[in-house]
Amino acid sequence: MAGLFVAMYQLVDYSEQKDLVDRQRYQVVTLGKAITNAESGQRGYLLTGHTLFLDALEQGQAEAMKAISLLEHDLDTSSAARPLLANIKQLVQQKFNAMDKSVQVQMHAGEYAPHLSLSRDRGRELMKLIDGQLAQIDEQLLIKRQWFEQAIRNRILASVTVAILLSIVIISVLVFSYRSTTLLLEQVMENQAVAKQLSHQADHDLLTSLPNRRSVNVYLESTYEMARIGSKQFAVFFMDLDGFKRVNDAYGHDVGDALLIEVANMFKRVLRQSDFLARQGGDEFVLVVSSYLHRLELTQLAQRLIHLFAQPVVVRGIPLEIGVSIGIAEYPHHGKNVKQLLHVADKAMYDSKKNGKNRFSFGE
Ligand SMILES: Nc1nc2c(ncn2[C@@H]2O[C@H](COP(=O)(O)OP(=O)(O)OP(=O)(O)O)[C@@H](O)[C@H]2O)c(=O)[nH]1
Repeated sequence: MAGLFVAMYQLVDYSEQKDLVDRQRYQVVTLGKAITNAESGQRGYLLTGHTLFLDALEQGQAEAMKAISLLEHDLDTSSAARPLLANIKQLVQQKFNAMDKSVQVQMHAGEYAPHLSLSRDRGRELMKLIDGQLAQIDEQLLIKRQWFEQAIRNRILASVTVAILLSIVIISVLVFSYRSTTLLLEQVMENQAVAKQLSHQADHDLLTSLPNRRSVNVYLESTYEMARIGSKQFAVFFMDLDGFKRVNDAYGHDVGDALLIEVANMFKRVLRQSDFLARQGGDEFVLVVSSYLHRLELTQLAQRLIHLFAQPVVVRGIPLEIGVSIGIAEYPHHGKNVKQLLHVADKAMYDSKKNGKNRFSFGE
């Protein structure tokens, strides 16, 4: 990261330095042109005698001096071009002095006398020297410019390389943290699912997935509490299959298990959403009906449940003849608490067994 900042900083710095060199080269060209302009003004005056050319001479001289002072300001103190510039400054001054002198001579001659002044002008010789030295300065500046250009290219390359490496590192970190977070979330969700499953297993029968004996007590206690407070009624059906042992004995426990699952599903099909069905254990089921108005509704429900076994139940292709004996207890009629109600319902179920099975009885 720090490398990237350093490379970027140097990039900006080198670009500024390169611009400065370009400005200096521009001043070198300007200086050369200004001297030529001044020379043209001088020659124009010497050849024609028109004072108009003196303006061009002065302007060229002023521009040349300005370019020299800008270069003096801009060139590095350690630059090898500095001594050359000092030389050029002297030569330019000599040249301008010679120009001024030739103009003075012309003026004092009083009339147009080109042969007089031009012959004495050593300007050409000086101009050659100046041009040579200006070319040397420009050559040095060009080398400097090329160095900055190469340095800029290198820094761009370094910046891009560092940026690519940095991006790779950032992407890797992001991918790694994403994967860790995902794994963590998966772990949490898995734990939650296991906890949910364990909680479900604690309250439900593994075979039929119906609520188990523990749930029956919890459900009955809360139903009883609500009925007591709201002065409502509810009924408990105790149901025990008839002839179930025969199935186990004849076809094995596997078929017995499959029959229990099928019976649970058959019961569920004739019940309403508000009814609560649980497996009490073995071939015993408990049904709690908490929304009914008349006992007749309980009678009709018991008949429907018994009717389910009017035909043999087919399990794994085997027709199995079984039935159900039901005992019914109503709150508050048959008991003032849950234990009492269960006891009355259980006893009523035994009455049904005693009276020939596959029937229902109300508690006494
Ligand atoms: N397959 C299977 N059998 C079970 C399970 N739990 C209990 N049993 C068996 O269910 C039978 C219940 O006995 P009973 O209620 O006397 O059998 P029954 O033939 O219905 O007798 P009655 O109730 O008098 O009609 C016993 O043989 C238990 O071993 C179970 O989860 N699976």
